[in-house]
Amino acid sequence: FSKVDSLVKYFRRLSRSHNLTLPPGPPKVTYVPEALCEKESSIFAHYESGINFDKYDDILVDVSGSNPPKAIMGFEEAALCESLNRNVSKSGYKKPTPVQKHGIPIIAAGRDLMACAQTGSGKTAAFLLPILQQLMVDGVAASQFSEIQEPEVIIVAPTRELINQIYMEARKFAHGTCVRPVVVYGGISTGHTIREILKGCNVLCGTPGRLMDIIGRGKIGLSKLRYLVLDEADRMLDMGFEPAMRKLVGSPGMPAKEHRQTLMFSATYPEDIQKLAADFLKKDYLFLAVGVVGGACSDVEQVVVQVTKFSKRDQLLEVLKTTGSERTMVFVETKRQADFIATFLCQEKVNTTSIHGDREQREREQALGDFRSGRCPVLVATSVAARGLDIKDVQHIVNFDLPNNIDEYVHRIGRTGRCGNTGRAVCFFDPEADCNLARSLVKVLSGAQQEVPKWLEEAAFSAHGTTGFNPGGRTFASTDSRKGGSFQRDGASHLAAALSSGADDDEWE
Ligand SMILES: Nc1ncnc2c1ncn2[C@@H]1O[C@H](COP(=O)(O)OP(=O)(O)OP(=O)(O)O)[C@@H](O)[C@H]1O
Repeated sequence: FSKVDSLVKYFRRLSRSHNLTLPPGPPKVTYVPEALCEKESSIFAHYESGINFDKYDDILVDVSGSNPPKAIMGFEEAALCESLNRNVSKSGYKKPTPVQKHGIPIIAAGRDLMACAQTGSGKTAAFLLPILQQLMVDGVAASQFSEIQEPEVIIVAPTRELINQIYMEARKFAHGTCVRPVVVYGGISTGHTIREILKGCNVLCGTPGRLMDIIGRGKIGLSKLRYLVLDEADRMLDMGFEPAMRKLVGSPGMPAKEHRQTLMFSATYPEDIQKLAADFLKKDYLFLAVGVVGGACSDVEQVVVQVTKFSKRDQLLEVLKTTGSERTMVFVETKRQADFIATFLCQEKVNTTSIHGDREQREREQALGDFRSGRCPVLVATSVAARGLDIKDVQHIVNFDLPNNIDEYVHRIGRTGRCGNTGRAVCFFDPEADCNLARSLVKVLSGAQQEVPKWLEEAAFSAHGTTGFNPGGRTFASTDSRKGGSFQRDGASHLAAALSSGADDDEWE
């Protein structure tokens, strides 16, 4: 990036001295988000855990790797300092979820971790709390007086909205401490981002593109880095992001994996990605599986409806009649389709907004804000909103178009049924278009004890019998890949998804 930068500067100077006019580049991004509210009521705003929160304790947990530390049973055993404890209780957390019970002591013991737990089960706090605790013990404090900031922690996530949410969580747990988190992502004025960094930065949260840009500008030094966290790790290491992640760990000054702690979190981990992830982790990393790796959240009721491509819109209206003003996310496959369906719903007098990669950052944040507040109870979204977003009271998910990858389906429906609450996901299945997902869909449904329609079973059977579609022979992990516990994935391979997702390539940062 720095080379490109200096080239651009060189050409600018050249054009000035020779009175040349350069063709206009893309417009400069000037958007600066509104300053955050500093009131405690806003920082600690949260929704209540649901009736199924205690059922988390019944989920089977498997920790593999040598000498895993003992799980904690309550936050008091995590030996958090006073300010962290206060922030945990102000956040409404009374007892840890399984991924926190196991993840917190693993991270506190200095181990590398690949953790898999169902959507909405508290993975963010599982890494933030032990990291912040260690920073508190070591007494780090952000310095405003340095031209180069040297964060102790870097957290990466695939989308702007998700990394911003992780930043808000970090800010909440670090409230009242000397630790300063900062967030960087595309679509926002770079000048503003750099000014925020220069105010002091211990925990740098970023999407890969902007993060590498800021590092390339020489504003971030990596020599003090101790924790590297990949949230939605399987996404961060698939074909789209793997080069950026390799570039990040190969950046000048980045401590080698032996000298940093690397932590990976997701609800899904295809086996090939697990194998690749091992390149980034120390040899003795621990693999934590809460429930079935890649399994759907058991608190989401899943319904599959057979449709034709021409009946989908009417069926969507039917579904939305039953949801009333309850918050509903409608997932579609392309940005054009998102605009089209959102316009259609508005014409039908359904208060709808939309989020996708072609919308400006200001519009994306406005859309999410309108959905969060309930001003627009329906959000039409592409895969940009599939992972990680934690929005209060989302009761329904509609998969208007099925994704071409079962993991994506698991993440999409996980926008509801969070933190022990229940939710419902309706999935439109068009046999003309979706048969290659039939078999993995049946697996996910039965794994979550959901009813599998007879016609879907038949579709799965014939799809399996006739296509055998498995480009690249990729596999779907059922456990830690070091144990060899995997089964062949049918027509839903990661590779296939990555290759065929051209329509929405730039949905990710
Ligand atoms: N121990 C806890 N007690 C109460 N609420 C909790 C607890 N842990 C997390 N939460 C809340 O549960 C919600 C879901 O947590 P989080 O977003 O970390 O889930 P996740 O596992 O990362 O989900 P996803 O896979 O979708 O990214 C958040 O609102 C979070 O504040």
